Amino acid sequence: MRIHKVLEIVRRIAPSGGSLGVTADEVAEAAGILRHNASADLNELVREGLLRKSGGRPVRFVLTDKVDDSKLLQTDAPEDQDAASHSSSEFFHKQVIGAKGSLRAVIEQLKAAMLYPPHGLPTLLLGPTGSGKSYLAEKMYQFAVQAGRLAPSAPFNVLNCADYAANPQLLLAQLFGYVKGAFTGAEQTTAGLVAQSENGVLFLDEIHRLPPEGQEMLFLLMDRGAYRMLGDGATQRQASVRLIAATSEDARSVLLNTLLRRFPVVLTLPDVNVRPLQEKLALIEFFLNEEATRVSIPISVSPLVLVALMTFHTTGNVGELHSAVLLGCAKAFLNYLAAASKSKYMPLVLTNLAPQIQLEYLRNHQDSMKAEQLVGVEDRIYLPAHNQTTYLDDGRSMDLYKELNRRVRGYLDSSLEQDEILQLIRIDADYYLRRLHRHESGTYTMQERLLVVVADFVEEAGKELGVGFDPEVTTGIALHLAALTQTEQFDSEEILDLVAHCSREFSVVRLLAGRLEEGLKIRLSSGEISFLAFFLAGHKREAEPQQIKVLVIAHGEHTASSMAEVANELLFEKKVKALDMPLSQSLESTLQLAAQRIREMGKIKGVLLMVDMGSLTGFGALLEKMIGIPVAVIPFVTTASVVEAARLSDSGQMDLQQMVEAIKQVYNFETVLPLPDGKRMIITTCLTGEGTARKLAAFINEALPANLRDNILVHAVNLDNGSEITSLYLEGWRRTVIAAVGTVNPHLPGVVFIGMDQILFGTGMKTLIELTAEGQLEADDTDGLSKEEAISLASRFVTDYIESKDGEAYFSGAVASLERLEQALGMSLRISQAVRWVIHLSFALERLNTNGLIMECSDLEYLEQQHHALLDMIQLSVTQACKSVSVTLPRSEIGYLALIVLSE
Ligand SMILES: Nc1ncnc2c1ncn2[C@@H]1O[C@H](COP(=O)(O)OP(=O)(O)OP(=O)(O)O)[C@@H](O)[C@H]1O
Repeated sequence: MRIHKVLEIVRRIAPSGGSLGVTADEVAEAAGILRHNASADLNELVREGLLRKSGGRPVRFVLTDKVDDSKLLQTDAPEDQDAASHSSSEFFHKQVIGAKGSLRAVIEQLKAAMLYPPHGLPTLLLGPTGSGKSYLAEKMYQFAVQAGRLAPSAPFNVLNCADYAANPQLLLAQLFGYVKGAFTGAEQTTAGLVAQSENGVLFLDEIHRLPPEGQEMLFLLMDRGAYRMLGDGATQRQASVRLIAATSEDARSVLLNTLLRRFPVVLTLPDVNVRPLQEKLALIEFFLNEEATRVSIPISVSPLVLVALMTFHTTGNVGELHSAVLLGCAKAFLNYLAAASKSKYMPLVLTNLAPQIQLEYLRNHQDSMKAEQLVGVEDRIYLPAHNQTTYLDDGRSMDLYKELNRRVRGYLDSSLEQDEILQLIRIDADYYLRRLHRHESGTYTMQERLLVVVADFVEEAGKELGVGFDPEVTTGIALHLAALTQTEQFDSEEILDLVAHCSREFSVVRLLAGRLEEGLKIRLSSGEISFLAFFLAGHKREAEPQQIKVLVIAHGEHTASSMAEVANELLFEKKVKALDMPLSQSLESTLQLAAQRIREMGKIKGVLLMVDMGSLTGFGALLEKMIGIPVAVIPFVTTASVVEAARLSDSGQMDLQQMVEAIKQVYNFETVLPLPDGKRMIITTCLTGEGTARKLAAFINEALPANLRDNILVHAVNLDNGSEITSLYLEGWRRTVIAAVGTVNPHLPGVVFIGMDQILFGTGMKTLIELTAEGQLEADDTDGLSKEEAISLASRFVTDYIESKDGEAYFSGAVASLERLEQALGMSLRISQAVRWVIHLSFALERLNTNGLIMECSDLEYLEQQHHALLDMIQLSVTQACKSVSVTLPRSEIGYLALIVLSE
C-alpha cells in the first residue's frame, strides 16, 4: 500500500515524462514517511519499469511512458472524463498546431493537468522565448472552460513577473493584494490577482522574476489553497485558483527548489527549428489565414515565399515565425493600399519578407528541396474566415491586446520605415478596438463612471489638439481601459522612439493621463500612454471650424480699411479684414490678394465677402473654388452693414446663409435672375445701362447660326448691378457662360471677353461660334476693314437698333465728337476704340434723351485724379453733339468715354 502511495505522490508532483522528476527526500516529506522507505519504494518502482532515474545528484525519479496518466483521473467521474477527453482532442487539434505531432505528449499532459480534480494541477511550462508558452497557457484555460471544468465567465489573469522586476513589493502587492497602510501609498485595501482569479486561472509568466519571498508565499497557495495579503500576515485567506507558470530560463537554476518541487506538471516545449517541416508549414498557413481574416482580403502566396518562411533559421521560435508572417503581410498590405488598381488578392511576395529571410532563402536554395517538394509549384490562396465581417477568434480582450502588443513589437523590430510602422500601428489599433467592441460590448456592462472619465479625457484632448474625435473613440478607449489589467499594459520601450511622430498627441495624453489614473484608479505606463497617443493620432478629424469671418473689399485707397476699422473699434476685436483696391489695381491681382487674406484667417467655416460694386461681386464663387470654403457676397457695402456683419459673426450663432439673409433684411439688397436650367450663355455687358447690352444681345442672337440659337441664351447684364452679378456667380454661371461681349471689358475673371467692335466688324462672331464648339460660322469674315468702312457698318447697327427716328442724329453727333477729340489729341484712335466710342455715345445720347437715366462711373475719382485733362478734352469734344440733341452729358458719363479711350 505504501508503494502505491509513493507512486501516487510521484504522479501528483511530477506526472510528466518530460518533467524534472522528484527526489527521495521530496517523496518522504510529501508522504510523511522515512527517507529510507521512500527510497526503497522508488527503486522498486524503477525495477517495475514505472519510474526511471534521471542522471545527476541527488537522484531524481521520473515517470515512464508505462504509467497511464489517465488512470490518475479515475477517481473523478469517469464518463464525464471520456466525453471531455474526446472533445478535448478536437479542441487542441484545431487550436494548437502540432497537437498531434511534436506537441502530442505535451498536450496529453496538460489536458490531464487541467482535468485533475478538484482544481487541476499546478503546471510549469518551460521553453525558449516564443515557443508558445503563453499561447498554451491560454489554450489550457479555454480547454478547461470547454470541458466544463471552469465556468465560461471564469477569470483568466496573467501576471508577467518581468514587468515588475524593478519593484518586487509592487509585484507582490499585485499578486496577493494589500491592506490599507501596508506600505506608503497603499491608500485602500485592494484585492490582488490571486483573489481576482478565484475559480479561474492565474498565469504567472516569467515566474523566475518572482523574488524568493514571493516564491515562498506561493507555497501556501499551492499546498493549501491559502494566501495572505500584504500588510495582514495574521489573516489567512482561501482561494481556489488553477496556477500555470512559465519561464524561458533554466528552471532549476532560477527557481527555489522547494517551489519547483511543488509543480507536479512540468512541460518543455520544443524549439521550432527541430519541429517537422509539415508542422512549420501548418504554422505558417495558420498565421496566413489569420492575416487574411484580419485584412479581409484573400492573400496569394507563391511557393517560393512559403519555402523561404519554412527554411529560415529562427532564434525566436514560433513567435519569430509568426512575426515574420505578420510583418510580411503588413508590408504587402501597405503595398496593396498604395496600389492604384486593386486586384482580387493581396500578393505576399519575397521582397515583403524581412531582408535576412530573403538572404537566407537565396543562400539556402540548395537546402530547400524538401520544403519545395512539400509546397509544390502552385501559388496558394489563403482566404479570410467566411466573410468580411468575421474576426479571427473569440479571444478575450486581453488576448486581443496581447496580440496588438506583439504586432507592435514586431513592427518596431523590423526594417520597416518609421512612417510605415506608424501607419501599421494605427491600422492595428483600429482593428483591435473594433474587435474589442465586438467581443466586449455585449458582455461587458460599461460603468457609467468609466465612460464619464474617458469622455472627459477625450474631450480635453480634442481641445488641446484643436481637433475632434468620433464617439467611437470614447467607447473604444473605455473598453480598452476596462479590459486592461494593470499588468498587461503596453510596455514596449522602443515605442518611445516613435512618439516623435505623434509628439503632440503624446504630450497631450501625458498631460491628461492623471485624469484617467485618478478617475479610474489605474496607473498608466509610458508605453500605454504612447498607445493612447497613437490611437488618438489615428482617429482625429479636423475640428469643425466655427467662425465666419468678414472681408471687405472696396475700390479706393482707404474705403474698405476705414469701414473695417470702424467695425473693429466698435466691437473691440479685429474681426473684420479689409482689402483696399486702388483704381490702378487689376481685378486679377485683387482676386489673388483676397485669396491670400482669407488664407491668413486660418481655419474658418466661411467668409462673408462685402464688396462695393461691379465685378467684385463675382469674386464669391471664384474664391470659393480657390480656397475651398463657402464664400457669400454682399454687394453695396456700407459701414453700417459691415458693423452688423461683424456683430453677427461675433455672436457665432448663424451660418453663412443666415447671415446673408439677416443683412439682406436690414439693408435690402435684392438677388435676382435665376438662370434657366442647363442653358449655355453668352452675356452682353454694358456699363452704361442695359439699353446697349440688350440691343447687342438681340444682334448676336440674330447672327447666331440657327442650330445654336435654341441652345444658347444671349443675356444682357448690367455690370453695375452687383446683386445681379452675385446671383449669376452663385448659380455657378461661369460654367455655362461662353463669353462676355460688350463695349468695355468688364474683366470678369475666367470669362473670355469679345469687344463689340469685333462682333460687328471683325472675327468676333467667328470666335464666339468657335467657343460654342458646336456651330459653323456662316457669316462673312470681315477682318481687314478700313476705319471708314467700320464706322459706316457701326452706323447701320446703331440705326437698326435705336428705335427712335433720331438714331442717325445721335450717330452723326457721336462721329463728329470723335473727330473733334482726335484733333485735340493729335492722334487717331484705333478702329476698335473708334467703333466702341461711336456706338457707346450714340446709345448714351439716346438713353439720356429718352429717360434721362444717368450712370454713375465708379472709376471717376481715379480718372479725375489721373486723367483730368483727358476728361476735359472729351467734355469739350462732345459739347456740340450734345447740344444738337438737347442733352447734357454729366461728368460720370464722360468717364465711360475716357475708359474707352484709355482701353488697350
Ligand atoms: N502551437 C501553436 N499553434 C499556433 N500558434 C502558436 C503555437 N505556438 C505558438 N504559437 C504562436 O507563436 C507566438 C509566440 O507564442 P508565445 O507568445 O506563447 O510564446 P512564449 O513562449 O510565451 O514567448 P515569451 O517567452 O516571449 O513570452 C504566438 O503568436 C502564438 O500565437
